[in-house]
Amino acid sequence: MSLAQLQITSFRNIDSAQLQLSGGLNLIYGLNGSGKTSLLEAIYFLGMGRSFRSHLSQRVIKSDSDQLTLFAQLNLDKGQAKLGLRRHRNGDIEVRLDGNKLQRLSTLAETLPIQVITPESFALLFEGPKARRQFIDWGAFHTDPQFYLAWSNVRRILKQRNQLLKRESSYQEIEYWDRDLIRYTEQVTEIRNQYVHSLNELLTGIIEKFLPQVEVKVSFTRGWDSKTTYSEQLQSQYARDIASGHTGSGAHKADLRLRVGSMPVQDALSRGQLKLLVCALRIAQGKLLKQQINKHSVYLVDDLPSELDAGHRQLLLKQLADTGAQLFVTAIDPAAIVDSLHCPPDRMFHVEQGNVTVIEQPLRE
Ligand SMILES: Nc1ncnc2c1ncn2[C@@H]1O[C@H](COP(=O)(O)OP(=O)(O)OP(=O)(O)O)[C@@H](O)[C@H]1O
Repeated sequence: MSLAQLQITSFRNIDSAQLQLSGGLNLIYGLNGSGKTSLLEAIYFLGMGRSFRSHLSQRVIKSDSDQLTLFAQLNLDKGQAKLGLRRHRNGDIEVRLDGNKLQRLSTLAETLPIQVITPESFALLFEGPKARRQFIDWGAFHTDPQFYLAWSNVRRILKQRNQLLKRESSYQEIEYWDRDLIRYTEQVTEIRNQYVHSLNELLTGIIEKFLPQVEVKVSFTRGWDSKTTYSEQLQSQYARDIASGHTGSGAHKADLRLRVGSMPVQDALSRGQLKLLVCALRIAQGKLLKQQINKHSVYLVDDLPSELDAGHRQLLLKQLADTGAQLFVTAIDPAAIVDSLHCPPDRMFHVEQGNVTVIEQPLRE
């Protein structure tokens, strides 16, 4: 899967841009505030229907415009496709794949699997479990067609259950909902567990390359006591759930634990090392997707040089290139990337005040 052509209209500071893209490495460079991240964000928005840096989608619409439009010509495994998205300031969103209106944004995500690596990405390891659950669920969603429905059901039933808890309903009333909750929770947990297991096999090899002196252990915690069935857990925590007004354990509390020895990675590794670890996680996901369903991800890598020395930059670029995926990499100084490559980038774009131009002659002798 790759984008062959991209058209951007009224997105952040980009008024209008039309780009012919390479299926390999696309290097995007320009000064601070020129619009490099906005370009990556536009690709992400097209693939996910939302931004990776703001949860307020209207913020990405160019300030003097009422709507944004994104369009891409895609190279899919089964042939070419046209993907278009229009988002109005009033919240309306319209997405078309080959002219057909898409009813669900999940279909969009399915079409365009995207991995994002930004200077903030290592927050994945610092923030609460939500980001790490989303990380697992990215893979579970793309590799198992049952996952989306099962997880949607868990969330729907939890909402209903929590309302009953707030009304201090009897255990008998709640138990009625618990039957389905247990069934879907077990399904979600099994898929997640399987996914983390498969990911771990690939991840070990990649981490060894990035952090050869460090042994990182990655494990999945399902969200309730490891020695108890979910049914027993729900029964035993009923009084606590009533007191708090919400369900205290379950698939919504699952997490990915990353440790060096007995220490959480965030206490054991430097910022640069944490960044490399997050890159290893993302690269492993992309590789696994290719292995499991023969689909390439698109990698959006913002400000790659920051906090990485030349050797690690080179290693990261090589690992990214080895995935065979389409890459979009931004940098302020293109030489920082070009010097780390064995051959010139496949395509280079210069961004200046929202104007994107292709550089015909890559900066290499
Ligand atoms: N909705 C909007 N309408 C118009 N301009 C916007 C909007 N949102 C952000 N901008 C502007 O777009 C510009 C581009 O920002 P962007 O983050 O893409 O730059 P960048 O090249 O990635 O910079 P840096 O190297 O500093 O990360 C900024 O100057 C910002 O003020």
